[in-house]
Amino acid sequence: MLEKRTGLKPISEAAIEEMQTKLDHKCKPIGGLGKLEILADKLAGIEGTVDIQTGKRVCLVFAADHGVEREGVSATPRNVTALQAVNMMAGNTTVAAIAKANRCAVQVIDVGIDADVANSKVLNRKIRRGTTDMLQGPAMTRKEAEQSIQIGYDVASQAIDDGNQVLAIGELGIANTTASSAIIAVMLNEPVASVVGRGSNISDQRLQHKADVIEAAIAKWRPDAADPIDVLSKVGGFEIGGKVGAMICAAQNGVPLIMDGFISEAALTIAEGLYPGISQHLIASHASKERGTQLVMQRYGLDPLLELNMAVGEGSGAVLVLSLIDAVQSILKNMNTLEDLDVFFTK
Ligand SMILES: O=C(O)c1ccc[n+]([C@@H]2O[C@H](COP(=O)([O-])O)[C@@H](O)[C@H]2O)c1
Ligand SMILES: Cc1cc2nc[nH]c2cc1C
Repeated sequence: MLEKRTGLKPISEAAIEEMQTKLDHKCKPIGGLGKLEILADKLAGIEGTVDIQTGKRVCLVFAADHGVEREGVSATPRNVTALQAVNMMAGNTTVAAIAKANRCAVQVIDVGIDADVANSKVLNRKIRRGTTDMLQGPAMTRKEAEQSIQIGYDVASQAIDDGNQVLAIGELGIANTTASSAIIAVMLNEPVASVVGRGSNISDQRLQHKADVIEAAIAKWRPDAADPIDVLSKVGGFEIGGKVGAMICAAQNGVPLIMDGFISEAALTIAEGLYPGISQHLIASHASKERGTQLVMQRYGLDPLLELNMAVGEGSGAVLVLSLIDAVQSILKNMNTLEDLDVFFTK
């Protein structure tokens, strides 16, 4: 998949135009639905039709552990990744709860949890039990980085073959905001201090330590922003690679993919490096509370639909946007037109 670099399905400008015309005729002020109209246009452009199909959806949650957790960069113990993976498939986590409210299936994929997850509902695609601590060595080999992307691609491909019309992506991985900050700092060529945040809620002191660890890892391994796989392998994570692969697959197949928070943003910088312009094929769900979010959104011209100050991850923000997609579908189906009411604007 990475060798061939087959193209992305072109965005249909004709479908976008047709969708906007449809919306402009609805019995409401022109542009009155704001970002919902932009969402409708984007869905039409990605799917290549105004007859958008969004009924069957799944949230793919890539889960893996991080060696850098051992540097004390997170407030959360490492075993939470494995505990939450099982808890999620039992339907008890944030993403599971919100997915249920939005008729969305959830699938956890173990790409590198540091435990034997003996649970048949968790898909086992383990590369190994957690990455290497990025202060001690590159997080993973180049081959493992490519493998992580291929796994994400294959899982998304299967989800599409299973009839899913919208993909949401999430993740579990204690310390993955450290890996994500490192990736974003390198790929956007921004200072670490401008992207690093509190993750699962760390103190000021630990925040400084987290920034120092990232700075040291970047100085040591010198990840090359011109080579996104190099960046993923030196300071990334297996679940971040999984997300990259899912993004590429969705964009090649004209299937809308809803990004989640900060970890999706890190994956996006890698995906953009591999496939410039892929952002046009992806839906930014919410602005994560993590500091680097605005920088990523601005760089790729994305405008998140929601601003809820969330910092859970798991895909929670992504599945929330399904309720907006359902609203769009109801608008298209149920609203009548200005012409039906004999209303003509003079401006
Ligand atoms: O998605 C986000 O924006 C986000 C922001 C902060 C934390 N998280 C979640 O919290 C974990 C990472 O936090 P940390 O502090 O361990 O790096 C990981 O499991 C993420 O899913 C996620
Ligand atoms: C409880 C908990 C749940 C999570 N889900 C994703 N990251 C998480 C971090 C914590 C701490």
